[in-house]
Amino acid sequence: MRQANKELESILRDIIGKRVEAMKQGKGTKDDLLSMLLESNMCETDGDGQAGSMGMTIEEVIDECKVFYFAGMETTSVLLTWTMIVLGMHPEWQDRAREEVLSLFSKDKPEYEGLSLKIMTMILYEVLRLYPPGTLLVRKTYKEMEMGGVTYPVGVMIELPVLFLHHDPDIWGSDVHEFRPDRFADGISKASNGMLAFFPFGWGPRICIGQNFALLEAKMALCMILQRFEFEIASSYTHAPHTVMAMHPMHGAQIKLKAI
Ligand code: HEM
Repeated sequence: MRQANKELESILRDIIGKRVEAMKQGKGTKDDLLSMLLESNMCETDGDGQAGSMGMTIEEVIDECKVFYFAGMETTSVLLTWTMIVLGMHPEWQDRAREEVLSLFSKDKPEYEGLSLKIMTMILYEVLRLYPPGTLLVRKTYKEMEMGGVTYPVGVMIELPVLFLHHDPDIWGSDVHEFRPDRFADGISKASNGMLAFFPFGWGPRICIGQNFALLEAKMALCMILQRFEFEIASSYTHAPHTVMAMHPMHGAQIKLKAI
């Protein structure tokens, strides 16, 4: 793990160094997140990666790159994987999602404006409820603090078991383990009986900064898949949700696609 981290940091340092150099020489910057971060940071530093009052050091820029990569890539990819699995298991919802997509975009490229997609949003929420990529949120007390009548000293790890909350029948009802996207038809609050219990993207000041982007990416990809394919779960698929960082299907996702 240490070796992999060292290698990753060296690759990132190289990419960032080249990009900073190009920017200093006034060469056209790329239209991506790293350039935006570096451009805004250059206004706050002396341009050599020495942080001013607001700027970030190169080490901090490297950390940001790592966080965006790890927080953004695998989470969104497993969301798409689970969605394909459940839509493969529930052809009636696959049909409803496809009808919605075709009625809005036909077989044309999906447009950002139309991407609110009610049925697909309900499906994605239900997938995030059943298979949240992040199954646990962790915090550490940085000072003595009281919560729920208990006083915790400094350095206590507190875990919020997202997976348990998402599968609690007292919150979601006796059909809690079933895939029922229509529970989200009137929004998240109605689905969770007015309780704060849906945490796929966390909550509070550290809530996922990429949540809208992730849903947009997932919707865009699903639209394009549904426009082109019908799909079903292959007989070799074994359902075994398994957490290694994010929650994965342990034995992969064997899905049969048929072009339409
Ligand atoms: C389905 C996709 C995603 C899921 C389920 C997800 C989930 C989460 C969760 C649960 C947190 C909070 C962690 C905590 O409170 O300890 C988080 C934070 C974060 N996410 Fe996401 N995420 C997703 C996609 C993305 C994408 C696409 C990006 C970037 C483009 C992203 C960037 C971040 C960042 C930077 C943080 C840290 C925010 C902070 O600490 O202030 N995430 N994400």
